[in-house]
Amino acid sequence: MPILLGSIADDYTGASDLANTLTKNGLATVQTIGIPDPSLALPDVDAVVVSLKIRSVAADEAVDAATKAEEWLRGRGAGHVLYKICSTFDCTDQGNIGPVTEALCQAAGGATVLVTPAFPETGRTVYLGHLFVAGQPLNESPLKDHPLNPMHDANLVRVMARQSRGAVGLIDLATVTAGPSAVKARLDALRAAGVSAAIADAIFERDLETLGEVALQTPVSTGASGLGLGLARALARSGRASSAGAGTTDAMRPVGGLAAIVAGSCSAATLRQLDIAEQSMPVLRLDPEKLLAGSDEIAAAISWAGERISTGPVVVAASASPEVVSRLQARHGREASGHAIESATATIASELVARGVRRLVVAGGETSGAAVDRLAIPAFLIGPEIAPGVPVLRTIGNPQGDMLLALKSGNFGGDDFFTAALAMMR
Ligand SMILES: Nc1ncnc2c1ncn2[C@@H]1O[C@H](COP(=O)(O)OP(=O)(O)OP(=O)(O)O)[C@@H](O)[C@H]1O
Ligand SMILES: O=C(O)[C@@H](O)C(=O)CO
Repeated sequence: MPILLGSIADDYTGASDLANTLTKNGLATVQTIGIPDPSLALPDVDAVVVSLKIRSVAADEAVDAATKAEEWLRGRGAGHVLYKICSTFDCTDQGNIGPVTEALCQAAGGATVLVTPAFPETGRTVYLGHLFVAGQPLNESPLKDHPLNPMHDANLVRVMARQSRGAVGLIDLATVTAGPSAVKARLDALRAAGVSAAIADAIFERDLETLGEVALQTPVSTGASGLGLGLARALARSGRASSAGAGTTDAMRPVGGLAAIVAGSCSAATLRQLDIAEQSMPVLRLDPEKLLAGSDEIAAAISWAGERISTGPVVVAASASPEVVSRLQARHGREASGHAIESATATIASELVARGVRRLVVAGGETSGAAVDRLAIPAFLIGPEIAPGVPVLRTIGNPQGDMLLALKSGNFGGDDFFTAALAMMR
């Protein structure tokens, strides 16, 4: 069956967030890790989300991977491809939102690309091109302290222009409120003026429904789960979607086995969730300096977890406050420390799976990417939602056998997320 909607996600947690939104809004969806091997049996679905790990790599590498994924999705019938970015517009002045958006648009024959990270359900809104995170301008939100891509400008037209070759325009709220025809007319006018991408305002889900309907008439869009909601609802309204939420029942079958949580996210939400988890389960706080010094800290963590895990879930966390992260980065460099810690947490996750863990929660996009890659999991069915943006995932074709995972975006989930997740993963 040809797919209706294709998506390329720039990280794995973002991919599961989008897959959750598409499922909830009527599209049977599967999440793949990269372009799947032709031998992998995937269920018949309306939408495929190809997860890539390209948010923080060099722009040319990101463009190359995304272009190949676009080609694969078009080959499976996708009429529209959504480039799934973070709802907090995580990027640097070098990319990768601008370069990838322009490359995907070019591959699809042009047209001005509609871009919006709005995701009202998690407090991300865009007004006059400015992104607000839970009511705070992006540059005043906790994203100003992100370990890999600190965000210092809330004006997305400016942020996107700094990393794009073409001009970047705005579709303001007044136009969005006027409905799909007004948005389409504005997009056409921007195209005639040679503008390659347009940041669209959106405050409420109804704005995203308008934007989704218009985006569907174009080959490519760029956005977060909010735009996914708009696209999914437009497809469902058109009567073309097969069946709402297919896969969820299968995804809920219990897997048993041991349970663990591995955290590498340093977001304010994850730090709060770790403090709360400490009240009900053993939590090991890794020493980042020791992690960078060699493998002893990893071995000690595995042995600590091994002694406790048969009696209940354990948490292993590299996560630290912005001050601790800054000190480490000042000594070892931002990328080097990030990568070394991702590699360490991936090793810990895979060693825990080797010791019988079958229910695994990972906090942080880059951290999840490294762990899922290390486990060589090829794809996921989408299960029930734990918190907005975070579903239970069930592995497809996993060399370790069936597992349930939750890949938590750094800023998502309530304070009790970890216990809530494990309660739903049986
Ligand atoms: N103590 C620490 N000091 C410095 N860097 C750290 C530390 N702990 C984790 N890191 C690194 O910080 C980065 C966190 O990024 P990650 O994407 O995993 O989380 P996040 O940004 O909160 O999540 P998301 O991308 O889903 O919003 C990773 O590269 C991780 O290795
Ligand atoms: O859009 C979001 O905020 C998340 O899905 C994400 O991409 C965080 O990594």
